[in-house]
Amino acid sequence: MTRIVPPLRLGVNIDHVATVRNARGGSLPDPVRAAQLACASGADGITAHLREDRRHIRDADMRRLREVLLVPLNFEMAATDDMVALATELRPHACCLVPERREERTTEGGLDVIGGGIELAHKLEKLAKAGIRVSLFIAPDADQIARAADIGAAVIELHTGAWCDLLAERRNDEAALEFERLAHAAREGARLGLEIHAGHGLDYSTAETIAALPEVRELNIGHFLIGEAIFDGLEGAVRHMRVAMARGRAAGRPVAA
Ligand SMILES: CC(=O)[C@@H](O)[C@H](O)COP(=O)(O)O
Ligand SMILES: NCC(=O)COP(=O)(O)O
Repeated sequence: MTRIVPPLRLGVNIDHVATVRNARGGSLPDPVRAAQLACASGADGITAHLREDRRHIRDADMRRLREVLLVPLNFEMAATDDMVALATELRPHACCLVPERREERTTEGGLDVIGGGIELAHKLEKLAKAGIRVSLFIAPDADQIARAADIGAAVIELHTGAWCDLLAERRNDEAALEFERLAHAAREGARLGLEIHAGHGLDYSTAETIAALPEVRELNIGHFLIGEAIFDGLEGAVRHMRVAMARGRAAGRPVAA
């Protein structure tokens, strides 16, 4: 039987280029220029999160990204009527529905797909009918994964934040258990026909580790990469991340072709 190591895509999230830009209220550094450089350096796609409070990425950024990018744009957003309307107008390659609370510093927890009920299913259907690939940003929870498949999501993006935080706090036993949850969730989601992505809080080391899971087909990475770009340049940081991902992929188990 032929066994292959499936490709693993890198989506670079450019939110925090916009964070630096907004710090002075001007137009520099330009998130769109960063997106183009990230792509020229090895990113397979660009992720941008238009938050309701526009703390970083703004509507004009998303419109320019949609206009100029030659790689897939993954439009991250809350599942609100306004965001669905904007997304169906812009028609990005993909939308990732994420939970949002205004007072949060960053995304906390995964989308409550079960609690979203029929309203969430209708919003997902609207986006899909506009030709947008819909991803749901969820915790590695079997019931949430099953519901995501039930309502027709094409993709789930597994929230790696809890795992990364546990590692950072050197709570290694708990981190190992959380990684097993992620690995099981990836297998279960793939079994249900979902494409599996992962993201939040990933760095070179954790990206290498999760790259070994063959069911995971895309990593979305932002904050760490933009931070590293301060020291190594964006091109260097993206290339370093690609090497880490390739090393992890090679260490993983191949799958039947
Ligand atoms: C959903 C997720 O984990 C990130 O893609 C998201 O963009 C985090 O929000 P901030 O970028 O505002 O930290
Ligand atoms: N969905 C995760 C993402 O786009 C980037 O998250 P982070 O690397 O900025 O934590």
